[in-house]
Amino acid sequence: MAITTAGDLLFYLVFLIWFITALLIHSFIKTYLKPALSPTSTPPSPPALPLIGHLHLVGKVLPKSFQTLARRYGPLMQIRLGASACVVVSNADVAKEIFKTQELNFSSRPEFGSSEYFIYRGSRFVLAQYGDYWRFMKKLCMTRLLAVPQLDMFIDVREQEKIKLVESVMKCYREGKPCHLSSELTTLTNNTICRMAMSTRCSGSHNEAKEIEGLVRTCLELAGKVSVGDVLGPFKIFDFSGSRRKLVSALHKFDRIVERILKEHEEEAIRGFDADQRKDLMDILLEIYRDSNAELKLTKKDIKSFLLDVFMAGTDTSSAAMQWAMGELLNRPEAFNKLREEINAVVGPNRLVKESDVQNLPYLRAVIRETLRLHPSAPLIIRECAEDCMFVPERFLESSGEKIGEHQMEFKGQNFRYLPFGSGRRGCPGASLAMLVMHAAVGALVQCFDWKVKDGEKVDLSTGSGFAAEMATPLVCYPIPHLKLFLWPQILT
Ligand code: HEM
Repeated sequence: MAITTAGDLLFYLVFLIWFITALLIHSFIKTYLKPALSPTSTPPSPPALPLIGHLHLVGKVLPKSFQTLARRYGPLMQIRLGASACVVVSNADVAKEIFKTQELNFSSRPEFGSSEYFIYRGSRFVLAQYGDYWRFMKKLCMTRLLAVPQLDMFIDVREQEKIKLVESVMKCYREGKPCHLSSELTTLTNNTICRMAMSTRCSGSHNEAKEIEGLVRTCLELAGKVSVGDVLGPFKIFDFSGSRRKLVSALHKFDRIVERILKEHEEEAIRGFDADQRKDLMDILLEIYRDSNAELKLTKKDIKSFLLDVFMAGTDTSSAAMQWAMGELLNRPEAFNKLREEINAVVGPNRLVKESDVQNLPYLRAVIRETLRLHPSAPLIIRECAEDCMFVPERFLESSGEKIGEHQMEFKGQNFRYLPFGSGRRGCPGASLAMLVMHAAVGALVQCFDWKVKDGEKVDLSTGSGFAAEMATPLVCYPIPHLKLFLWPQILT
């Protein structure tokens, strides 16, 4: 890069002085202050380099790198990625210690990565400290927003979105085009959450759900990039890549759309709801916003922030898990056929598999659980320790906990070998919704179509570096209708 002006020169000089000072301070701390700490007070750690810490030991897929390091340094190790230090826990016994024995101590999340640039900073449920605000929102999630009666009220929405998915796949077949299952499944989860959250319109020229899908995707990608910048410590303020500016701009766009929908919901509330009219998440949140007796005063910023959290936490995670399930099934025809046979036997050829069938489809349930075991969509569960706690790794050296028979997937988070939805009070509040959507959609795609993989025989099952540990190569394949074509109109009604 050429230095063209005196201003540029000054900037690079200041930067250089800062860099050298940081290096000197780092060496000073390392040489003179570190020996003061007791060597037994921190977990084992690989040898670190000045400034970058352990950055040279991690690859693009962070969970995989942690796994490799944990094999060498144990289930409890300390890692420093540039300016960010953390303790990585990676086996069932230590996870139990964190999520159960010391649950309260680990019920907060740190502000990490891009969080300080979020326009809803201070209102974010996902990153809230364990305290009154988080407790209030969590109770609201479990008793109303994401509780079973609320989910039941929107069963028709999920049914319609599943049918739209099947129709869209059918369209690919009719047009002889490959089907981009990754984007089809993201549209399914996004539309479902958009309609349940704020009754967005998903068709016509004003496709709010599509706009939101694009913005959430942009925010997730940019948040990842800004988070990588975290390792630069104080230097991150320079925003070398411009990602922070773009992130803030995308967040403002999201805010404008949600603000407009919020106004429409408020006008509707003033006109009054019909007795049998169902309320979406935004209606419920606005009701609490207006309630002067509510335990805690919600602001509009809290409402918009909660909705953004739900989109960011719920869309890509569920979509990625369904892509993994399809990828695994396509690579294992025996499992695919076994699932197809189960669905044929229970559902038959005259209608589409639906949510209420899932209780009679044990193999479908096993497929989804096995997928989440092998490819958890949120492989790194991030928590913050409230108080210093004594870690004594030695107590786990004689681990006898992992008995045969413990391999049952238990998604409420009490089997500490598998924690696809986290565990305890901070566990995922959207797990039930995710399970409903995933079973029905994967079931329908297997019931209705045979699949031919594009460019070769097998699906590439390597993990990408994205937030939800998606496939490295998005799943693209050719659908071939399995059910007789004359049955389609009746199946899709
Ligand atoms: C396959 C799909 C999903 C997976 C694998 C998943 C996984 C997770 C995990 C591992 C956590 C952290 C839990 C912990 O710290 O113990 C989490 C938190 C969260 N998830 Fe999910 N999730 C999924 C779908 C959803 C959906 C559909 C929604 C909403 C509709 C959602 C909303 C949230 C929220 C709001 C949090 C933060 C909870 C808190 O901090 O208290 N998730 N999820």
